[in-house]
Amino acid sequence: MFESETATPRQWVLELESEYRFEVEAGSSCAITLVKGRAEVFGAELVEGKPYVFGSECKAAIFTWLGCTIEMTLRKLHGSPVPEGEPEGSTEPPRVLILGPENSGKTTVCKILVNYAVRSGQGWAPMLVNVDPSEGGWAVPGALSAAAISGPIATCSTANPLGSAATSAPTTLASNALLPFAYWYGHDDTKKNSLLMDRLIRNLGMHIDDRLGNDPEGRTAGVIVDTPSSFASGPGATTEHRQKLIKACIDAFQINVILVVGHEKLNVEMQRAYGSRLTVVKIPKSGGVVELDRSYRERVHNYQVHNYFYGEVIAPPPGVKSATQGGETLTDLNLAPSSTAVNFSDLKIYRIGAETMAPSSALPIGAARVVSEMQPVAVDPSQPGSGLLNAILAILAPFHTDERERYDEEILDLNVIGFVVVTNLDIAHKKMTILSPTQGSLVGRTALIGSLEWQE
Ligand SMILES: Nc1ncnc2c1ncn2[C@@H]1O[C@H](COP(=O)(O)OP(=O)(O)OP(=O)(O)O)[C@@H](O)[C@H]1O
Repeated sequence: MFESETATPRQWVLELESEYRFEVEAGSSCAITLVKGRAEVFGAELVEGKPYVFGSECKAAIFTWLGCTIEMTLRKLHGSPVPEGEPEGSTEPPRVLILGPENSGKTTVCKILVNYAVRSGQGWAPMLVNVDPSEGGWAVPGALSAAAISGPIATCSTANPLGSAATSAPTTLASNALLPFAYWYGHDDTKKNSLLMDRLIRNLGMHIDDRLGNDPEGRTAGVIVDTPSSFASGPGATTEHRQKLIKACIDAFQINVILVVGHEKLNVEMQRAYGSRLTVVKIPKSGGVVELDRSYRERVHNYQVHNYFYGEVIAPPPGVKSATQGGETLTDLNLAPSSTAVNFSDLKIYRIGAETMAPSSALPIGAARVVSEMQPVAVDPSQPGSGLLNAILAILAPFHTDERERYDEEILDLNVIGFVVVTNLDIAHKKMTILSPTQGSLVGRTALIGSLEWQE
């Protein structure tokens, strides 16, 4: 498509309680400036007069309560203003579990809730928990993570759907205050190892308990949990699988409100199961939520892993000066990862459970599995078919230093301190090349492999 040196900006006047929905196409970007009035992107307010750029196939909406004028400069995009409904509040510190089918807008609801809590001016920093391993969150796809959010979550790119975090962002960024805590599940499908999912959800819950135990203010701000669509429905998600993981979340995060987004049957199921002891609310699916297909989701995975290592700078449309990306100056957002060759023996790599095993439910009654779903199996890099080339590895926190505190399955309970990718395997010299976000040595570290891969 032909692009002139200076893209022509176009103004839109939005009526009160309406939103302008837009989709940025691959390889394109747009900049939106609030000219007059007040407006927000999924609860994050825009500052008047500042161009905000959006890229990496971002799909979002500018919403206004009281009406506003926005100016858009774009390369390729389409959209239209549509009226919207309103959200509501609660008296108790909310511990909210958001459930809903694929493309119902769960993550967007989480962002809006968090952003409104942050904007309340009470100094709240709600705990946002992501137990959807297909969503990168602040880490990479395959992780389950949680972070206390003290500033609005910006939406500007699919590469960092929940805002950039200290693990990957340069230290000068405002978003650097965000310190996520993550466990590695290693797959994007919750059905791949639901026992492990269950355990990691409970681990995250314990971590949050510890954190909030000595932090009454943190507790007041509440907990908001984003879940995968397989908790609601979807191919292969048996009722038992779903209910087990929903229960794990309710126990682990001491949920007091379940929000079901646009799914009447699930709402009835949750009312029956939990309605007597906690609040179950059904909210309608927004007409603006975009249906994301498999290939789009794969591209988004790539954007997220690339962003983890390299950061992301969205090129503003021609003619747009001093644009910001989610409120941050564009030049701050490049990262410089390190690529180093390490000896096979430097890093101990494990896989949790055997790659090819069937789920326990598929085994004949009474049959024992040779490798349990939860057993760590050492991966030998010198074996052909190790699956290491291009694999994303999670580097784990160290084991307990006190021998008396050590236990057999400790590796399952270690949190992640960073992610690396194996970019080359040299079996003859017993070396592998590792792309890492930092220069730090990996000697003596323990890593976990899953089924997720990435190639530049
Ligand atoms: N009102 C809106 N206007 C425009 N785009 C929107 C709106 N609400 C949500 N979206 C976009 O629709 C897409 C899907 O929304 P979201 O990720 O919140 O759904 P989800 O239910 O969490 O998805 P998943 O199926 O991955 O669990 C996202 O790209 C989001 O930015």
